[in-house]
Amino acid sequence: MANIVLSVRDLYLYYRTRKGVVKAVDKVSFDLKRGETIAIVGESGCGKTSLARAIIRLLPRNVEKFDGVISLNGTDVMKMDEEEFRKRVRWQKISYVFQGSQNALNPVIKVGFQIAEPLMIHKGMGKEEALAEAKKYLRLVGIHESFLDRYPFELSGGMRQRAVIAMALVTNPDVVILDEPTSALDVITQANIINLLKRIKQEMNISYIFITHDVPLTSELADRVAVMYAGQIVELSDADEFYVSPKHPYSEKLMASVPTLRTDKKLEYIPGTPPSLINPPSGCRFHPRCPFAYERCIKEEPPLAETSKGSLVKCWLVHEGKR
Ligand SMILES: Nc1ncnc2c1ncn2[C@@H]1O[C@H](COP(=O)(O)OP(=O)(O)OP(=O)(O)O)[C@@H](O)[C@H]1O
Repeated sequence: MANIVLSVRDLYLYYRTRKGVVKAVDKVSFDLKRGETIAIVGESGCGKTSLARAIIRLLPRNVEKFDGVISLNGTDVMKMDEEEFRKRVRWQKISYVFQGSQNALNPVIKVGFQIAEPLMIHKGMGKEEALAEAKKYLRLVGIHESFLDRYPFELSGGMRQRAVIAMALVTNPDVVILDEPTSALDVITQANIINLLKRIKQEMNISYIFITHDVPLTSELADRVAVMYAGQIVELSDADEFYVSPKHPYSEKLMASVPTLRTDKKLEYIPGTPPSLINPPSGCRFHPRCPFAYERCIKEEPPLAETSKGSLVKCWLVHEGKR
């Protein structure tokens, strides 16, 4: 399809550890359209950050397996060697706002220079031209251009996060991966950042992969929601459908654990803990925590297959019409 900017097929990222091989990303597939936001949600440790790092190829040393197809505008970037990927893809076409990045700005370098730097490194721009461009992007993220000459400690947390977003946008990438972009911020600042991301998405027709464990936060931005559990996508649904009627029992439990204002809804929690990614459970990985699991769920792995409503769901109950 012409408007698909990023296509991920059968992506694996396993880590080698002393205790065994951690299957952090285990056969993940999805497509991202131009201008679309996919929210990737799931409990801590289910592989969200590993998926992001696999896509932008920022990998640790202990990788056991890194495999699959990642097509960017129709080109399989997995076939590129590190040098070509660094020159043509990372930060140029796909950029990454990593977890806690507002605290990772270099404290002794002025904010403007830090925003301009990707242009000098990746686009070969001279300093003056890059700084002029940085000024434009500072404005875009709602920071007055006078802050170009300030140091990170002179900015509030929210402003630092805006600066980091400007850094991710300055090369005009096709895809921006946002990994918990608001996690260290108060709720008002969080809302401001989400509104900013929404405005930029519309203005630049950019695609986001928005990673978070905070499901309600995604509702303002997401066009589709992908739920990850134990290294796999277990549901991929249109956002409108997902928030009203999540299909996978895990998605349902995630939504049921979200507080809503002024209702008598009893908050649920998901009993047990996410499974080991070294020895994940047989069949459906959620079966030990699923109240509806039956024999087939224990024995056989369900496919991630389309339901009548167009959602992709990895659950035997759904496929067999039991839910
Ligand atoms: N370099 C590594 N070596 C070994 N195991 C790792 C490594 N990085 C991550 N893991 C493990 O991989 C699994 C997935 O971690 P990941 O950080 O991708 O999950 P996450 O869903 O993003 O969690 P969080 O929301 O807490 O960041 C976890 O079990 C984690 O401990």
